[in-house]
Amino acid sequence: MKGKSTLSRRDLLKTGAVGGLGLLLGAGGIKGLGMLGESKQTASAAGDSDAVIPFHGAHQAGIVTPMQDFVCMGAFNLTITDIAEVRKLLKAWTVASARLANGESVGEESDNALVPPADTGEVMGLQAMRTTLTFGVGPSFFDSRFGLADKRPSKLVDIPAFKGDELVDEWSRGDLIVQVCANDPQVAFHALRNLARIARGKAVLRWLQQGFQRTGAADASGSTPRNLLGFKDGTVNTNVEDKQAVKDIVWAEAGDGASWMDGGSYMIMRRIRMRIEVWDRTSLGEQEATFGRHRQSGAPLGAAKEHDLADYAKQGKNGKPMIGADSHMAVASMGGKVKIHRRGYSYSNGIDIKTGQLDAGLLFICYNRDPSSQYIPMQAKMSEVDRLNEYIEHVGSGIYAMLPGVNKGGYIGDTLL
Ligand SMILES: C=CC1=C(C)c2cc3[nH]c(cc4nc(cc5[nH]c(cc1n2)c(C)c5CCC(=O)O)C(CCC(=O)O)=C4C)c(C)c3C=C
Ligand SMILES: [Fe+2]
Repeated sequence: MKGKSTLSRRDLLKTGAVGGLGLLLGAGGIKGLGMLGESKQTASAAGDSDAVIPFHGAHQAGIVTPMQDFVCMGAFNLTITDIAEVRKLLKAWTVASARLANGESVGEESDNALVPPADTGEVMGLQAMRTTLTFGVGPSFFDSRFGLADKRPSKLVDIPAFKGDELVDEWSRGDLIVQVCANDPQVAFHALRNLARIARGKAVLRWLQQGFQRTGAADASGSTPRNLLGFKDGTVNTNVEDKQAVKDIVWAEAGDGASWMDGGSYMIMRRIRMRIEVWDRTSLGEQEATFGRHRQSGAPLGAAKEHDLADYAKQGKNGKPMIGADSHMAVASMGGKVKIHRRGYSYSNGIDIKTGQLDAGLLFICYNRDPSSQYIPMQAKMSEVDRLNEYIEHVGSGIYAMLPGVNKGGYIGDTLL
């Protein structure tokens, strides 16, 4: 009711949720609260894992932002055709997203017992946890429904079918995409759930996928995470501090064809199931030959340290190159000429009831400025020659134009509609 219960999640922390302790600690003591029940290692590993990442800016957060521990990604199908209604939805999502990134509930609390609460409530008392919400539109957004066909960027191409694809519709495509990342799985899920709730009557979830990596709490050093095949994954990736590299690899520019995409990027999602049981019966030698890297250190075969450069000419005792030309690393490196920005997470989704095998793998996510000259040729080559193909299966796929950043006072997609 009026004048009452307008506590944000942050306010709750400062007052009700921690009682008198909140008063003693004041705002400056909030971060320290987490340490009360944690070991020293946990607290230091978490670092600023609860921090706020600004929602507004020239680019959307969640693209070159250092990766959080969890992702919750949802694709939506629009059920309306009136563009004004789509705009209203995006405006409502903008207001909610700015609050969620800030660690607040999606709407003010009320004690009106006659209506459902504005927010679903599962994050009451929780912190922002570096939440980012990143929005995009798929090729179907430009079909005949909204009159936007002539605005479809030429870079937003349909992904061709690749050799070995086993794609299913329920893990693919979508009119709108929302990637939520956070250092807490409940915080990430809450954000997507509330966006879906706000969209009721306008858009429905087409698919939802959750992903994870080891948390900052489990690895105080912040070393490269390992994928579910046990290998360090993410060693060679864009240095996000390198502005020129990020410009070349990630951000679309006005001159690229669609001026409304200036500062946006193109995202490709592939749900890649791993044949984990087969992999687990595979020798260490074959595993390392598959990636072209040592399992323990992550170093290229024939080298000692993870970040040592790969020497593709170096021969083993048998006179053959130590890093095979069909190894995943050799294939994906594309001779150093083609680059993408990877931001993938592991997923685990129970078992396949038909076989009893684990349904787990990699939620591959990458960003690039021009999929036709970056992701697509890379995937095409991999689908033909990558030794890893024996152990994986692509089951889901989507390409999306990830919108430019939102300025204060603006709304998601305001350069397009
Ligand atoms: C089309 C792009 C890629 C897909 C799909 C892909 C799937 C995939 N990758 C791994 C594990 C590793 N990938 C590694 C390196 C690597 N992978 C890609 C691209 C795709 N991977 C690139 C561009 C690179 C970097 C290549 C280079 O320049 O050296 C590695 C090695 C460590 C690292 O650099 O990250 C691993 C391990 C899996 C398991 C997988 C599908 C399930
Ligand atoms: Fe890879």
